[in-house]
Amino acid sequence: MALFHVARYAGPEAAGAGAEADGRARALLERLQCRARERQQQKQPQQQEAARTSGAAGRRRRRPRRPRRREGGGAPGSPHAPRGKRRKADGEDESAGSSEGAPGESGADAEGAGPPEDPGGRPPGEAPGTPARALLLGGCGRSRAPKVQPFLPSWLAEPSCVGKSVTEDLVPVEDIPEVHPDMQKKLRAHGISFYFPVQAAVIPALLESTADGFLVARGGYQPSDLCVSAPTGSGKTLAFVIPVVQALLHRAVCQVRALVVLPTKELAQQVSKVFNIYTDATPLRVALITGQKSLIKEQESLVQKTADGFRCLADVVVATPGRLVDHIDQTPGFSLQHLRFLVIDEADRMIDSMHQSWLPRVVEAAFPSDGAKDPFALLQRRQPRATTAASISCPQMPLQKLLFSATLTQNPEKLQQLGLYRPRLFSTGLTYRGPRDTDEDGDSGGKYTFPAGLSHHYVPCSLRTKPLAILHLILEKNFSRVLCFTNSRENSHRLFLLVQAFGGVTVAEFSSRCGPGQRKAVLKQFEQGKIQLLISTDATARGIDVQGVQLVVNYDAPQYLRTYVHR
Ligand SMILES: Nc1ncnc2c1ncn2[C@@H]1O[C@H](COP(=O)(O)OP(=O)(O)OP(=O)(O)O)[C@@H](O)[C@H]1O
Repeated sequence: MALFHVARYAGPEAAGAGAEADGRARALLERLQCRARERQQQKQPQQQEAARTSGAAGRRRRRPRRPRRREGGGAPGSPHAPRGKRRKADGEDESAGSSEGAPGESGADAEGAGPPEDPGGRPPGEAPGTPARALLLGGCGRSRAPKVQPFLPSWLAEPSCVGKSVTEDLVPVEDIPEVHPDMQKKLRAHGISFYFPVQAAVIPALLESTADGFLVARGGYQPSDLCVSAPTGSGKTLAFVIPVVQALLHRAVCQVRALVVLPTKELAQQVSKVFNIYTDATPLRVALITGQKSLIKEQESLVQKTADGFRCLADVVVATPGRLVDHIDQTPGFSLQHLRFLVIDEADRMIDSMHQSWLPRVVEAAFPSDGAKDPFALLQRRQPRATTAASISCPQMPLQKLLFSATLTQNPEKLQQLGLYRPRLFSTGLTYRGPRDTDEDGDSGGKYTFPAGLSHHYVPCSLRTKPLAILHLILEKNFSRVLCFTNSRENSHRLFLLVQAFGGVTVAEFSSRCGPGQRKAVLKQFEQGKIQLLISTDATARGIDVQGVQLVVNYDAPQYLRTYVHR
């Protein structure tokens, strides 16, 4: 029988409880030592003979042999055991553990030749009750665990690939007949005659799921949720604005049918602007709820109190997560029970903010609990489940989730939090290539793509000359619109003061030091070309679309590859 000693929780109780086992172990030890001494005596004459005949090698052998095990009280394989010997010691223990019939065979030499031991046969420093030769169980080994290769679900591993270039493979607007002629006209009126590749792939896919109207999905089936991973500037916003507006164009009653959630006020404002352009001259209304206005003002844009209850005033709501939850909690009559599209833009960052529990709140508000259901309602609302004949017998109003990001995580655990239904991924990036360039999510390089035409340069310089390098780029190289990123608002402010003191450059800072109004004004001036150098924290790194930026400077290197891509 093998002796086991689990190296965990070895406390006084263990010693007390193992009194009986201790007795047996001691008897065994004594037997072992006895045999070891006999063997030692047998070997001694042979060793003396060998020592006489060999030279330097013999000298080494004559040195007192170091105890092979438990120096300084460390058990073999334990962190206290000598480093180079640990693996060997483990191996010895394993063999001892498995050779029940000959306990003394493998370890007797060492026992006999070791330093003086106490009368109980224990090596010095070893706790009473610890069996002498025991197989150690529990995380003592230092061997590196083999790296587990990620196994991605097929929808993540095999995305529909789309081009990332905004100059090649463009599709003429008229080539996608699913888009309503009025929408096409509007697109042209805004200078868009060609769809970018991402739009050409995503718009028809989304419109297909609303081909039978937005209230009931095709054939009564729940439509797939869509995920889009494409570089910044690839036209993701229009990829969801056009199909959502077109799907809702002929709605009869105003209800919140589309909800777009974004991580920052600036992004939300930008997206609501695009919705306003494409809902202009339609009955559809767009509300922006980001906390820039007072809660009451925002409530007035969402619902109106009438004699028999409340009237909804918005078809499309563009929101930041915190403020959205405020309205779910505090705005009477604000209902998401008719929600058809939930758009999660900058999805990876929104997933990071899941701890705010905004998504469960939205889902809860969108799917009334069983008690609140009206059994006579024409359309039912139920969270998607397995599709059966019974499940599609009653028409369901689906809630379709649409995720957009420049750096969509490939971490299935994170994506699972979104509760996606049969998701479909459109991606401009490569599929998983191997464990390189791991970032904070465990995401790997190779899947992020940069906008076509972007070139990267590296300027080696000391910390002291960094500000001069920036000034050189503007004053000597004549870059007129430069976006410069730092890693903290303090760094932004310091650089801002320095450049301002130097003079000759119109400079502004953009960080949480500035209020929302100031930030808005600064962005506007930068867009208009009134500011040459905008020094910013990562507040502008995501999705802020400023035309005509000539140069993006990573003044402080970003911590993660993902941040670099967004900048
Ligand atoms: N088909 C098109 N033709 C011409 N310009 C377009 C087209 N689609 C979008 N644009 C313009 O390209 C710019 C970038 O588009 P958009 O903001 O939608 O990119 P994005 O992929 O959402 O980027 P981000 O991830 O930074 O939000 C915008 O100014 C938009 O007006």
